[in-house]
Amino acid sequence: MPQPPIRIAVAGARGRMGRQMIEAVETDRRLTLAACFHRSEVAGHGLVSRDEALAAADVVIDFTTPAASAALAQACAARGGPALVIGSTGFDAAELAAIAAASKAIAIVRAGSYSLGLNMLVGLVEQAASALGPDICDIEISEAHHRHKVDAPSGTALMLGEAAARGRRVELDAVARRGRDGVTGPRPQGEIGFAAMRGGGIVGEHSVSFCAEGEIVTLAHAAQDRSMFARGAIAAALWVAGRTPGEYDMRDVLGFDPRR
Ligand SMILES: NC(=O)C1=CN([C@@H]2O[C@H](COP(=O)(O)OP(=O)(O)OC[C@H]3O[C@@H](n4cnc5c(N)ncnc54)[C@H](OP(=O)(O)O)[C@@H]3O)[C@@H](O)[C@H]2O)C=CC1
Ligand SMILES: O=C(O)C1=N[C@H](C(=O)O)C[C@H](O)C1
Repeated sequence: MPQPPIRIAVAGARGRMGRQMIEAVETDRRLTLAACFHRSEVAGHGLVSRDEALAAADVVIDFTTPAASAALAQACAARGGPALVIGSTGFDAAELAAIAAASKAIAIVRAGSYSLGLNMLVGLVEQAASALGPDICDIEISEAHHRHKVDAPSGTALMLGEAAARGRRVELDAVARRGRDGVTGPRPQGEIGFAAMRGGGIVGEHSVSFCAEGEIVTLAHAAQDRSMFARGAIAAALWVAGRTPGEYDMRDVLGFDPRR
């Protein structure tokens, strides 16, 4: 029996990623675009209110802002669904706690990057960090994005930092150095450094450098087109529809642990 298409609602429908998502959903026969919404109170011009969208959907795909995503997760949880795919980045601890609480009632996939290639790179970074200890290498993460991006380090850079920290069996928060300015003193051993560049229309570039005496190993990824984030988010939506409540990431969706 052919399965009925999964009903998708797109949040932040007027944004850069919202527009990509609408196009990707409309061209995928496994899905139907059930609703598009913008801010909760705005309707009309092809958009419905947030509550109408939630009532019409099996899965909401959300690339908006940390505050909007946390509020959306709470709204979905309060009514027992739909499931949620979150792409927003730049969360603070309270917003992450709100999403974790909502995941007790609904299934939520959240990822700093829905790029399949980037998620492969996460595994390579963890392996490299495990092999190249702090006595041998300093780890530095660089990212570059377009001039409109509002958060730094990027969600992807933080994912890569988490992978490097896992490889070294340390907590990222204990070793992260988010940018340098002024007289910083020498670099402490074991630090994981972050640097961010903003300009023009750069879609998203990330590199993780393992800097030793006399040589540098660099693992890198360049996003050339936002449509590949949309394809990854669709893979997540197909996977999460009807799933048991919980908080998941792309390792769950892809069915592999890129650490191995
Ligand atoms: N995980 C991933 O793979 C990727 C993640 N991202 C992340 O996705 C997010 C969005 O990126 P991008 O599309 O470039 O940003 P945009 O600013 O283009 O889009 C965000 C949209 O969300 C809307 N919005 C703001 N507040 C609310 C709200 N309360 N309810 C509903 N909609 C709201 C904005 O509306 P308004 O314009 O009126 O403010 C805007 O249209 C960012 O956090 C970015 O880092 C981006 C690409 C890939
Ligand atoms: O804001 C963006 O554009 C992007 N945000 C994500 C991030 O913070 O890593 C993913 C991608 O790099 C594009």
